[in-house]
Amino acid sequence: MTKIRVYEYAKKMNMSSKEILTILGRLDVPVANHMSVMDDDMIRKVESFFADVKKRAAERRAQEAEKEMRERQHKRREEQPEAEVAKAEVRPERTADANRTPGSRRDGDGAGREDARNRGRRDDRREDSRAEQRSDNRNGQRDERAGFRNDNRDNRNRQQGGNFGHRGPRQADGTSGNRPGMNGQNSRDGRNYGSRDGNRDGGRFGQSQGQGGFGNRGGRDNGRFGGGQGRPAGGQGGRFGGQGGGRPGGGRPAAAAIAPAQTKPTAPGSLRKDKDKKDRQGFARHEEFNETKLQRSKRRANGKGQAKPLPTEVTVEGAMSVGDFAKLLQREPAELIKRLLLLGVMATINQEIDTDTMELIASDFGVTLHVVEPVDEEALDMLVEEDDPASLVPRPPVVTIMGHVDHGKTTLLDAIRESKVTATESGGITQHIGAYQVEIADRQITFLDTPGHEAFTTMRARGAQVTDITILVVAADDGVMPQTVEAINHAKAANVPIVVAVNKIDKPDANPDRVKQELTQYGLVPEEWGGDTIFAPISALKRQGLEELLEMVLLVADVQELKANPEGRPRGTVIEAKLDRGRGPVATVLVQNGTLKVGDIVVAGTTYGRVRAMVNDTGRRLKTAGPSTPVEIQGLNGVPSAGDQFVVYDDERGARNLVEKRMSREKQEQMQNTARVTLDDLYRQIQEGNVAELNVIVKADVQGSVEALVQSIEKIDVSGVRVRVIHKGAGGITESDVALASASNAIIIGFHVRPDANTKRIAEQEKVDIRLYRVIYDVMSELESAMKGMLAPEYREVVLGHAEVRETFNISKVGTVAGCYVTDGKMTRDAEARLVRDGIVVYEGKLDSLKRFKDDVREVATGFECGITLEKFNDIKVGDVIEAFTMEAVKRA
Ligand SMILES: Nc1nc2c(ncn2[C@@H]2O[C@H](COP(=O)(O)OP(=O)(O)OP(=O)(O)O)[C@@H](O)[C@H]2O)c(=O)[nH]1
Repeated sequence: MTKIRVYEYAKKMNMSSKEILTILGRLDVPVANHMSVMDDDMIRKVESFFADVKKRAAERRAQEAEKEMRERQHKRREEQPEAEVAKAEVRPERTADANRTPGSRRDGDGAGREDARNRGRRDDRREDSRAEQRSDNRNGQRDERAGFRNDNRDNRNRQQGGNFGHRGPRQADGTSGNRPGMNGQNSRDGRNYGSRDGNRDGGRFGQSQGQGGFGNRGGRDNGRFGGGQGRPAGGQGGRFGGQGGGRPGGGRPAAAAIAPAQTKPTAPGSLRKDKDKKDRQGFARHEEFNETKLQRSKRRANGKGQAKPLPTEVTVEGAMSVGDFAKLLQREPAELIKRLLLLGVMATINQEIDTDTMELIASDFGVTLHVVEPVDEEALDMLVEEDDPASLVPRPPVVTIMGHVDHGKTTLLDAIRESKVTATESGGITQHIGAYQVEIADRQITFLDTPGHEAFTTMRARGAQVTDITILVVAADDGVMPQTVEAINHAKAANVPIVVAVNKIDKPDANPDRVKQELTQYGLVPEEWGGDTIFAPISALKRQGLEELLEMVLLVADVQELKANPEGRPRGTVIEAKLDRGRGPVATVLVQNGTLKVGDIVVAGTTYGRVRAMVNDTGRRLKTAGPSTPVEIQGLNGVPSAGDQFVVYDDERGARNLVEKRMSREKQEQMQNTARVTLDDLYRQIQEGNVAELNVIVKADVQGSVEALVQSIEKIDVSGVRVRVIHKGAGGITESDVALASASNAIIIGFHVRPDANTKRIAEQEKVDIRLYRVIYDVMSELESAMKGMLAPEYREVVLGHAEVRETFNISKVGTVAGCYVTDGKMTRDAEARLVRDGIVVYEGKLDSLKRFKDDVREVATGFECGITLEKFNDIKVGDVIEAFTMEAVKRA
């Protein structure tokens, strides 16, 4: 059974995770986020969706092609009777000419004409060439030979002549009623008149050519030769005919052509028709002109006077600009832009088009488009996807430790490290590289050294998944605390199994059963109570129960069947990186597949380089590092970011190219606004099919409010979208909330709580929507309205600034005066204000007075001190933050 994460699959398909998530959403396949695992069934569903899309596109193309063909036929049919009319109109005039060439008229034969027309339509080209041949010779057989000679001598002339004479036959037939049989074919080309007449009377050759040229709708169709109006076309037709047939004397036919052309306007009732005809001629001429221009430019480019065949197959790596794609197809960009317009896409020459659009255009031109994955995706995917199951061997689990503050994470990490690492690596000097390995019962476990969830969320936000198992540390004397819950939610969101380490059991007030009891509320039920979560009682301080804990970790690892191919292409994730003064950029990487060797060329994020040296956590220099081994590498040309994936490249040039490509892509992405869910555009995104499930993080001042909010939010019932609370908690909005929201594309709802300045900044950077409320009803109505597309907040709060309370003074009759320092923005006298204590809003009202020294002032800017009193509120404490804000009318987009 194939298991692939959404983002990996997206990469494989050269799409974004969001697109895959959207498709899965549309297919009603439940999926949490880009880290979710896709099974065979899901992949099958997505693939059949793609197949459907392709099928529909092909059907549409077929319909369009059919429509185009019908239109063309219709146009042709329209032109044909007119051609007949025009012939009839010019016949008297041409008769005058014909009088001078009696032979041609005398030989007129209706059946022959019909025959000629039919055959001519069947194969113009063949007839053109035959016509040329015959123009030189009396004898048909000999003509052909001569014609071939001509062909060989001058391909160009042949082509021009051929093109030119293209439509000649109809006039030829209609007007002169030329000789059947042989002329039936010859008459396809205006020049045939010349040849025919030449057969009878060499002196009339020129005139006849002129007729042929004139009679010519070919002039219209082949308007690129300057024709299109019959007359000049006739002239040129004669000339080209002369060339093609190897006969000079174009001048005369041109003159002869003028006469009939002049007669045209005099034909009764022909004026309007002439105009229509001209319009159509103009259009056809334009089309032909483009085609010729293209052919010519190709001939020029070719330099051999022969058009290089247009490509029938092209290969692309991904989206490219219209101009570049036109170059690839060897077509004019204007042609592509026109086709795009027909597809309903307005594009400029520099605009990028995706591979689907390219495929449609290519098929329009009869070109097969091959889309190959860009090198980097290919390289990264190859590691995940293409390892032969037989080559996979078990690998050590990678473990992260999480838990509430002071519950003993660091002590546990140190305890494991000291008891296991230094003991096994004789003489090794433990050094901090961000991760380490311990050995237990001849098996290895890799620990990520960063306690807490920072690394976890940063990596998840970057689409990297390094953790296989999480140890949740809960102090037995303290029980489940807010960060414990947060850790559970992080692990759950990333689908990482949890092993609970009930710590501090050495303490007299330790109550492990209470911890178990509390954790059941979060779905962590101990095995002895019928659940499937492993609980290990430990004392990190006293080094008790560590061995058992590690054995449990191995047990969970066994269930997970963690495997990798040590022979595969080395790839992995950057755990942390820094710039070392002496050694340059150093990065701790976790090898996740293959075996990394000294000398390998590595690409990590937007950096690359040859691995100069590798050191493990005990300070030992390594030559190779297999799966799940954390090593510090030197040799990169820059400092990559934690969470960047690395891959080994075969050659340096490829690595450099990839990095350059990534850098420019990164730049482009920075320029585009990252699309995140915000309440304001929620409805639009629902309509576009981007959101089927709205992830929400709920933070409130007290637990009671949290529960009340969550219950109400979960009850919101709007068809097409479901609200899912992925994390909730009492307390201020923290950076960790923002990180989780960013990784899970969630919005944060704050009730009587505020984010601190740093959190706010990060939220802005990450484009995480934080919504702050004071009334539960507002939360409900705004969420519901947003989901129904009716969100219309007319007023939006605009924060003016923050002031920190540094001193308080109690003044009788006035109350508590807060001696403040404006840390950012400004305080204004008429602003509304809220008092925030440890992230919780304790007061909301108005500023009562704002003073600088003893004077009332209208506003105080950043960096200045001031005295503030709040309306009807005196419980101000040092360390509180006063936030000044106003309500502004906001126009909704
Ligand atoms: N009695 C007892 N004390 C412990 C035990 N484990 C940790 N402690 C103590 O608990 C306190 C906090 O431990 P840390 O390891 O710093 O906790 P932490 O979770 O890493 O804390 P932060 O890094 O602040 O998140 C320290 O004083 C430890 O000595 C234990 O098993 N028994």
